[in-house]
Parts: sequence; C-alpha cells; structure tokens
Amino acid sequence: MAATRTLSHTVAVIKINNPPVNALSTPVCQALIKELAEVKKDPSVEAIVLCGANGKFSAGADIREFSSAARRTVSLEDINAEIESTTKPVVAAIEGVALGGGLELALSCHYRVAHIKTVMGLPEVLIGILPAAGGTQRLPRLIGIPAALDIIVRGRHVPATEAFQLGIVDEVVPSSAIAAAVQMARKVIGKPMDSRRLSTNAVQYNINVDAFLDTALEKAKRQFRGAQAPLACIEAVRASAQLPYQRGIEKERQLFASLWATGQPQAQQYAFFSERNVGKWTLPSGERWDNVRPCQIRTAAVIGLGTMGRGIVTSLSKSNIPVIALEQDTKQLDSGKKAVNSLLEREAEKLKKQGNSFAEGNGLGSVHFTLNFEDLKNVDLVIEAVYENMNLKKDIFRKLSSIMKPDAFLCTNTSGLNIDEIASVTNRPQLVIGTHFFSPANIMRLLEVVRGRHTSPTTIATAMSLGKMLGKVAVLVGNCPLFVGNRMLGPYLEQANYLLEEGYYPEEVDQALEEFGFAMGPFRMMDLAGLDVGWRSRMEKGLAGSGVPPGTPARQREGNRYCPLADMLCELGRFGQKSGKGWYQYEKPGGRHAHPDPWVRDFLAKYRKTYNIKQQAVHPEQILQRCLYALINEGFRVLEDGIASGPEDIDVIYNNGYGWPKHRGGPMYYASAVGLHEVLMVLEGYHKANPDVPSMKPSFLLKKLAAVGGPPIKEWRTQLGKLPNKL
Ligand SMILES: CCCCCCCCCCCCCC(=O)CC(=O)SCCNC(=O)CCNC(=O)[C@H](O)C(C)(C)COP(=O)(O)OP(=O)(O)OC[C@H]1O[C@@H](n2cnc3c(N)ncnc32)[C@H](O)[C@@H]1OP(=O)(O)O
Ligand SMILES: NC(=O)C1=CN([C@@H]2O[C@H](COP(=O)(O)OP(=O)(O)OC[C@H]3O[C@@H](n4cnc5c(N)ncnc54)[C@H](O)[C@@H]3O)[C@@H](O)[C@H]2O)C=CC1
Repeated sequence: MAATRTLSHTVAVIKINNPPVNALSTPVCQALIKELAEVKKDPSVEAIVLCGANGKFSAGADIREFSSAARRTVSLEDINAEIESTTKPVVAAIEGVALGGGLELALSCHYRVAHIKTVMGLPEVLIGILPAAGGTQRLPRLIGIPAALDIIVRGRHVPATEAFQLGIVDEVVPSSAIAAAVQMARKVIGKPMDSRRLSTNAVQYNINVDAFLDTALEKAKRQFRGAQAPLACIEAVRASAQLPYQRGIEKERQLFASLWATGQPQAQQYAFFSERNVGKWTLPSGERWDNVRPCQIRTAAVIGLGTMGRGIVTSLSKSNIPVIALEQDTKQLDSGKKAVNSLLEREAEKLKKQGNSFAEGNGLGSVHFTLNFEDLKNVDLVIEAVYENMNLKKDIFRKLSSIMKPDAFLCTNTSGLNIDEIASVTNRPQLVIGTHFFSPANIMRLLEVVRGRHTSPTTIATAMSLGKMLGKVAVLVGNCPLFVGNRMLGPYLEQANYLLEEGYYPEEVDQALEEFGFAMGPFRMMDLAGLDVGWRSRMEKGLAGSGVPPGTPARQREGNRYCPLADMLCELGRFGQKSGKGWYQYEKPGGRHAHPDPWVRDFLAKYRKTYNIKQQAVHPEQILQRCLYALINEGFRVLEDGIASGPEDIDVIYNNGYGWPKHRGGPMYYASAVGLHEVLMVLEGYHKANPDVPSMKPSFLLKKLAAVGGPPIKEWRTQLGKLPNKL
C-alpha cells in the first residue's frame, strides 16, 4: 500500500508508505490523491494529518522515475495545490527526513510539526534540478528571500531546531511527531486558515531583491563553475518576489525544462546513484556487501599526526569513536595535538549550532595522545599515516603485528605503495587493508579502500562500513601502483606539463580546466599538494636526480618523452604553497593565494629556447582534450586491469576526491557523453603524431567499446564481465 489511512477521533491520519525513504513515486501520488479525495468528502473527518511510515516523512520525488519511460503522470504541485486549498486543516507530521518534494508537500499543509531529530531541505540542486513542486515559490513566502535562497541554492539539510527558528515548522517535539500533529490538528479545527495557505501570501522583504539576487547570481557563477541548477534556483526565487504565485509556478516549470535540456540533471543523478551503488561491493568469489558482516569498531588508533593523520583522528572522533593518536617524538606530538584540538573545537562548535548536545550521544570521541606503541595494543583498528616510505611503513607494521591484539585490523593510508608488500611483514595479512583518505581528511568525502591479495572479505566489509560511519563515500579498489585516482592523475599531469613546454603558461592551463568546472587546475593543485612529493617519488624511481643514468637526454626517459620542468623547480627549492613559490608565487611560505609569476614565464621562455622547442598552435579546446582524454584513457586501463569494478566507481572517486565537476557526472560518464568514438579519434591522432607518449595510446577497452558503437555507460559492465577482476 503506497499510502494508508486511519482515523483518530475526527482526525484522519494519511501515512505515506514506500520504503526505504517514502519517495513520492507515481503510485504514492495516486494513492495520496485518492485518500485526499475521500477524507475531503467524509463528514466524520474534521482535520487531516499527513505523515510517513517508518519514521521518515519523505525524501521527495522518486528520482529513478525521472529517467524511466513511464514518466510521472501526476504533478506533485497539483497535489500540493489540492492539499492547500482543502477547507479541512492539514497538519504535516515530519519525522526523519522531509527533503525535496517531501518538504514541498509539507509546505502545502497548513501546519507543520517536526520531531527534534528531523532534517529537512530542498536538495534538488545537488541532483541538477530545482524544487519544481512549488518549493521555490512557497519557501520564500514563508521565511523570506535570503533564508530561502540559502537553503535552496546550497541544498543543505536543515535540522529541526533551526527550521523552527526560521519558521519553517510550527512546533518541534522530542517524542512522536504524529501524536503531536494529531493534537495540533484538533486544536486548529474551525480556526481561520487563509494566512496558512502559503501560495496566497506575498513574499515579505525589506531589501533590494534584484540587487541581492544579482549579487547571489554572480557569486554562484564563480562558486559553481558551470553548474546550471544553482543559477536556475536563484531565478526561480526571483520569480517568487516578482510574480503572482501561479506565474511563479510557470516560471519554475520553465526553468526545470531548460535545466533538463542541458544534460546536467542526468549527469548528477547518475552521480547520485553511483555513490549509492559503490557501497554494494562484490568480490569475484561471491562475497558481497550483503553477505559479509563487518566487525564493530569501538576504538581506533592513528599513527602519524601530519597533514593526513590529524584529519583522520578528527574524522574518527567526529563519529564518536575514541582514538589513540601516536607520534614519533614530543615535538611532532605537540604540534599534532594542537592541530587536532583546534579541528575538534571547530567540530564541537558545529555540533552546538546544530543543537546537538554531547549528553545525547552526539558528541566527539575522546582522543588520547601518546608516544608509546604499547598504548595501542587493545584498539580494534589502527590507521598508519606516516611518511610515504616503504621501509618506514614496514617497520611500523612489523611493530604493530607484534603488539596489537590478534584480531585488530591494520590499515595504511599510503597513497600508492604496494599493500601486499606492507602486509607481508605482518602475522595477519588477511587483516591488512589500504584506507586511502584524501586531504583534508576530516572534510573530503572520498575513501579508497584498497584490497590486498590476502585481505579477507570481513576486513573489506569492516573498512567499507567504517567509511560509512565516518560519513565518507568508500570505494573498493584493487592494489596497483597509485591505486585508481592517483594513477589516472599521472597522464593528466603529464599532458599539463607538456602544454607548458609547447607554449602555454600554468595559469592558462589551469583556467581552461577550472572553466570546465574543476575545483582547481593541475598547477594550482600540484602547488597545494607540494611539488616535492612527486619529485621524491621520481627520484626513487631513478627518473630524476642523481639516479638518472649519465648521458640521458633531459627530455627523455627510457626512450619516451619526459618533462623535467617540475624537477627543475624543486631543485630551486620551489615546492609550491609550502615554500611560497612553485608554479605560482604566494604572499609567503604557506600562503594560499596563487599569483602568476613573471619568473616562471621567463624560466619557461629560456627552457623552450634551450631545447629549441617550437611553440605549437594549441587551441584552448585542445588543452581540455589532451588533459582529460589522457585521464580517461588511463581510466579505461584501470577497468581493463580489473582495479575498479566499474566506470561508476571511477566517477565516484573523481567526483568526491579530485574536484571533478559533479554536473559532468565523472570522467567516464563524460567520455560516454562526448562519445567514445570521438575520444578514441583524438587519442589516436595524438598518439600517431607522438608515439613517444605511451600514456596516450588508446586503451584496448576504449577501442573495444567504440567498436561496438560506444554503448551507454550502464552497458559497459557487460563488456567488462569478460575482463580480469583484481578486487
Ligand atoms: C522536461 C523533462 C522532464 C523530465 C521528467 C522529470 C519529471 C519531473 C517531475 C518534477 C517534480 C519535481 C519535484 C521535486 O521537487 C523533485 C524532488 O523531490 S527530487 C528529490 C529530492 N530529494 C533528494 O534529493 C533526496 C535524496 N536522498 C538522500 O539525500 C538520501 O538518500 C537520504 C538522506 C534520504 C537518506 O540517506 P541514507 O540513509 O544515507 O540512505 P541512502 O542515501 O543510501 O538511500 C537509501 C535508498 O533510498 C534511495 N533513495 C533515496 N532518495 C531517493 C529518492 N528521492 N528517490 C528514489 N530513491 C531514493 C537510495 O537510492 C537508496 O536506494 P539504493 O537502492 O540503495 O540506491
Ligand atoms: N598529504 C596528502 O595529501 C596525502 C597523503 N597521503 C599519504 O598519507 C601518509 C602521510 O602523509 P602526510 O600526512 O602528508 O605526511 P606528513 O609528512 O604530513 O606526516 C607524516 C607524520 O608521520 C610522523 N611519523 C613519521 N615516522 C613516524 C613513526 N615512526 N611513528 C610515528 N609517527 C611517525 C611524522 O612525524 C609526521 O608527523 C603518506 O603515506 C602519504 O602518501 C594520502 C593521501 C593524501
């Protein structure tokens, strides 16, 4: 039953019932229409309560229906208009979530009562659309333009206590919202209802709305770099102030249709479901997310409190897991402690703002700082985050192996070292796994979970479940140098460097990729991460520094093209932000504002002259093609090697860990949208002209998929089924 009805004295309680989140699917809407019609004409009913089954009001329209053939035949706004015009008072009893169409439904009710733990909001912008069931017209009429705009454009979840302060709900209760709503319904029977019908109210404001919204529009253009939904949301809110309600609704519909035509909603909805699907991991042996039970992690430890360790400690503590934090000496321990405490203070502030008190069990897990490995022996799981050095990591794992209780999980945050080699020094390789966090680890949502050859399914299940507990999107990947995300970054950065040799400047390459929608172009990103990180790794591999065989041409390694520019900067002490100079210059070491550096321009000009490199006429469009197709080609190789289980996994990694613009779905989705044949043609052309750049040689899988006509991304797995799987 999509909706059920019971009667409490003269109050009819209509309950939406569509597990797991009571999405407003077509059958639910049809059931609502039927129930409403019946209670309206039933003389024994004097008031109505609308609620959701299983402690959830509703997560909004059924997103799966958007792209299905059987498109919605019932308009949610028509239902809302029907509810609002009812002469019997309707009270929404909001529990759990009221999101998107769910909140829009509640806004059409005459009163709203919420349970204190509820979150509500209009998150449509996050799936590329705008609230199109009256939300952009009713919410500003209820709480004014600035507050409504903030909620609609950011798509944020508003806790019940804040919703009460803003006036979105009339009452917040600590117990059953349904019981409280029934009580309220009884109280309001016979009371005048005109002012409770939001569509009949005018938007109240004492600001210059146009100027305010123009500023918001400019800010959103900069902040969301190419995403259209936030801009459409602002225009819809503008309509609420300028137009009568019905014309505002027409504008809302028009804006929805134009957004749909951009292709961005489809990309973002693909990203939404991909994020959920990656949690459903499956191993070739048949073990899966739903048949392997994770172990409970009650306590954890983190080794190394540098850039990553401090964020990981904060993330664990935020999830109420007590942590032991270990460093190598007092100086590092003190500095780590200071950093962690300051991050935790900020988290405590946030919790306070959300109205959560520690007494309710929503607090932060305790953190104990130590230099003593013995203190770790009883924790359930330890995450190592020391320098990226195999010998050091092996020393640590040897020690852990002898100290920790036998069933403790041993995780490494390495960004690309061999998990099997690390596991080989322990007495429990089945409990060793890679948990690759992204910087800053307390904020970034991505967690690459790296399976070693001996890692057990229980260890995988536990690491994946830990990721979820920490509020991260955990993606299971196989063990290969640099795993998935960083491995794909290699050819992308290589092309960015070649573009500098060929005549571009760092700021021009960055600008092209930032206009595409990346949070940061490749050179700003390298400066932020530290140029020395890659330099050290190239020196270890004998590609840079004294390990390069004498007589090797500066721009060649093992017969292939090589760009030594980054090594040259490092030799001059230009490590990026940390040293105040890198591809850009900064106001001071540690400064964050990148300014184009005339020194770099001069340096590049001399370099090109020294090596007699002819400046090629590279069209700006080619900046994108070369960098992005290089990355995508490596993505196909990752799939070919069985390191990721599908293109969705790669896209989730890029959307959540590398600042890929979500409105473009992810690199593999982007490739399918551009057309695999087109990507292949560009790669083939480049590789033919540059056979000394092997990363641009089109991958076997790309060629195979292009040869069968470039099927839609959801069909790629059929082809992948025949490839090896290293998960
Ligand atoms: C001109 C051309 C037109 C084209 C046709 C289009 C028709 C358009 C009609 C327009 C009407 C517009 C009305 C409107 O305002 C639009 C909306 O309401 S859009 C929906 C807005 N809501 C959301 O974005 C909420 C999304 N969900 C979440 O944020 C989380 O799922 C939630 C916080 C609710 C719960 O989180 P959590 O507990 O972590 O669980 P999961 O995220 O894993 O979800 C569990 C399960 O539920 C599925 N699911 C969640 N929300 C929805 C949903 N709204 N519709 C369908 N399914 C949903 C989710 O996928 C999980 O299922 P899996 O099977 O595991 O994937
Ligand atoms: N910095 C980044 O953006 C990312 C780094 N990583 C990986 O995370 C790990 C840590 O990297 P960062 O935090 O950047 O390094 P970092 O240099 O900032 O910190 C490393 C910390 O480990 C401590 N340490 C070294 N030896 C130790 C020992 N024997 N016992 C206890 N502590 C010890 C150091 O004192 C230092 O505080 C590396 O494996 C790195 O590859 C992974 C993802 C992103």
